[in-house]
Amino acid sequence: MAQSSQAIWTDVEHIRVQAPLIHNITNFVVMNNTANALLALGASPAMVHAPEEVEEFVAISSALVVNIGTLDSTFVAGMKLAMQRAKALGKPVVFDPVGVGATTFRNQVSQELLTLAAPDVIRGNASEIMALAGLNAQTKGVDSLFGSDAAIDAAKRLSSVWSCVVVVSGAVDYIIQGERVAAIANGHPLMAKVTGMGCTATALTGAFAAVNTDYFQAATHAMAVMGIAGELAAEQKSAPGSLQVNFLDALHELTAATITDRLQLTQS
Ligand SMILES: Nc1ncnc2c1ncn2[C@@H]1O[C@H](COP(=O)(O)OP(=O)(O)O)[C@@H](O)[C@H]1O
Ligand SMILES: Cc1ncsc1CCOP(=O)(O)O
Ligand SMILES: [Mg+2]
Repeated sequence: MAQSSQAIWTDVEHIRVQAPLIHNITNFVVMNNTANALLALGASPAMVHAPEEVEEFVAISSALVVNIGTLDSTFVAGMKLAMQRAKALGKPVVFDPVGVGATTFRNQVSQELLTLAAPDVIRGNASEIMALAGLNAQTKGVDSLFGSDAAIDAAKRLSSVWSCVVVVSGAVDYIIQGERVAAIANGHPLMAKVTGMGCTATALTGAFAAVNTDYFQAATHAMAVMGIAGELAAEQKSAPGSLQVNFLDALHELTAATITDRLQLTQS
């Protein structure tokens, strides 16, 4: 078994054995999808966003996932408290800037959150990563108008400014930390036809970060597992409704052999 496949499998086994509690402050669209994906992978999800309880909840969790998809001022208050507490406790924080670039509110809140408590990993599509890096990039709401290649320079800049890992998803997923770059060519175009697949990638990154403190590796492994499970699901039936369900089954049934057979990872 190649070293990288083995390392991915080791993380999957750790998630399955430890079932880390993943605290998600996420959007109403994907709460169910991402909770089920975390469960299918082997983690233990909770969706908790009330400002009154997030600090207490972070303290008992193994990672925090923050997603701005359906933002409002109450969510923002909860995100700020949770991110600050997670940083103070040394817990990994993963951030998904859904739809940043589309509105002034999303842009301002994203910058405030990054400044207050820089996350360990940022995962977005190309439009989001370019917008977050300060480029005047066009977005189509929560969907990207660019291929992931277009955002590599922006991801490098973001990684350097916030000292974090940056993931740009798309047909090829790029994982960037300073000069470290990994590219994953797994996945299937149908994944972009199911809402919440990007948010799911972000949530799974939280589970991998809970068991692997090298967050570049954790993000790379999460994106590899996303892509491989997406391929397996699309091969069962190439239709979006079925893909949603078959994706969960593929995560649950994932084996070391499947990862070795399918992994398309290049690192530089
Ligand atoms: N054309 C594609 N080919 C292969 N995989 C894809 C493709 N588009 C998206 N994906 C996969 O779907 C998931 C969500 O990515 P993306 O659609 O970029 O995020 P978002 O939903 O945030 O816009 C990622 O795992 C990514 O690799
Ligand atoms: C459709 C939509 N609207 C607000 S959040 C959201 C979900 C976006 O999820 P993803 O970026 O993973 O497709
Ligand atoms: Mg998204």
